Amino acid sequence: MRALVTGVAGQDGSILSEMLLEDGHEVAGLVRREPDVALDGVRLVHGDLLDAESLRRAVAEAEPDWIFHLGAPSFVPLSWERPVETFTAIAAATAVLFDAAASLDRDVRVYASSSSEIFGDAGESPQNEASPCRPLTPYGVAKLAALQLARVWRGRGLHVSAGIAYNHESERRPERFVTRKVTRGAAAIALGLADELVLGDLDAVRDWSAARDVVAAARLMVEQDEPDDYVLASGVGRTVRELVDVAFAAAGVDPDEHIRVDEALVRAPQATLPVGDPEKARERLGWRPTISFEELIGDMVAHDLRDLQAAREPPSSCP
Ligand SMILES: C[C@H]1O[C@H](OP(=O)(O)OP(=O)(O)OC[C@H]2O[C@@H](n3cnc4c(=O)[nH]c(N)nc43)[C@H](O)[C@@H]2O)[C@@H](O)[C@@H](O)C1=O
Repeated sequence: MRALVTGVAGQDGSILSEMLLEDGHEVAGLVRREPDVALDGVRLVHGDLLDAESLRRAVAEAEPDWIFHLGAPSFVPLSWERPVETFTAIAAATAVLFDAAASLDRDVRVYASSSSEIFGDAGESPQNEASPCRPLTPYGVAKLAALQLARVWRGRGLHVSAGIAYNHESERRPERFVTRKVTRGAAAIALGLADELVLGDLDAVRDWSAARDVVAAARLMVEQDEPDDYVLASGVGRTVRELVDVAFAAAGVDPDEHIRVDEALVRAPQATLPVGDPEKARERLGWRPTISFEELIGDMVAHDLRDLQAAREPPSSCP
């Protein structure tokens, strides 16, 4: 199969591309500019989520059998600073891609990445595909608009599935997200490179999974006869404090001496706990997360320890 992956330089896109290439598929990756990560084997096509014509051209050029639409702004607080850009890059770009996919002279199957932020104050926890959607951020509203677009295009015959993904992580997560901030911080403290880690709300709850597991579900969706929406989650809510405990234990450091809370980083509290019910994905896709929370965070800490250690070692001198 020939796949077009948007967001190919990001965490999910790069992981998915590797999986597809390993299975012998061809991958075209949408990039805005030359990527600063290695994307071996990926054919780059240029396009910008904020530029509809460039997206149409990229789809025509890639001639895909599958489109995995993973590209989007993803740091939720930034959507308050850039609401229009966020909405355009998420909702409008999704409409352009669906329209371009439906206009191709070939059968194309599409996966669109949605988010648990669509639920916001849903009023029930855990959430499933039928839970009320009351998003609380511009990002969540844009993701809900994109999901609704998937549903209406599906109604008109496009094979488009959506993953309503809860937080999913890996060593490729940028450090502005809490998991990577914590694993990097714990590793830096363990190596004596830092003394404190400044965080926001330690009682905030999230449902964390491994990005590799979540991305694997996207593959399963395009292979189904019928397209649909699926919650992708572990089903377990954990606090940021639990995340800190697991990461610092993996690094061999006592967190109590090193964590400081900065009120400026604390977000508005959420009445509904963002925890997902992945039953439908389990039942219909046979989807099973394979990486536990402890394993995920342990691997991220180990990666950060290696990375920071390598960065501080003096370069070997040439003879
Ligand atoms: C499903 C959803 O998942 C992600 O969005 P997010 O949940 O906002 O991710 P995050 O890692 O920024 O925050 C997680 C929690 O951790 C709390 N927290 C405490 N202290 C810090 C802190 O110091 N930094 C950050 N970033 N968060 C902190 C923070 O208040 C929040 O409760 C994106 O992939 C998004 O694209 C997406 O769709």
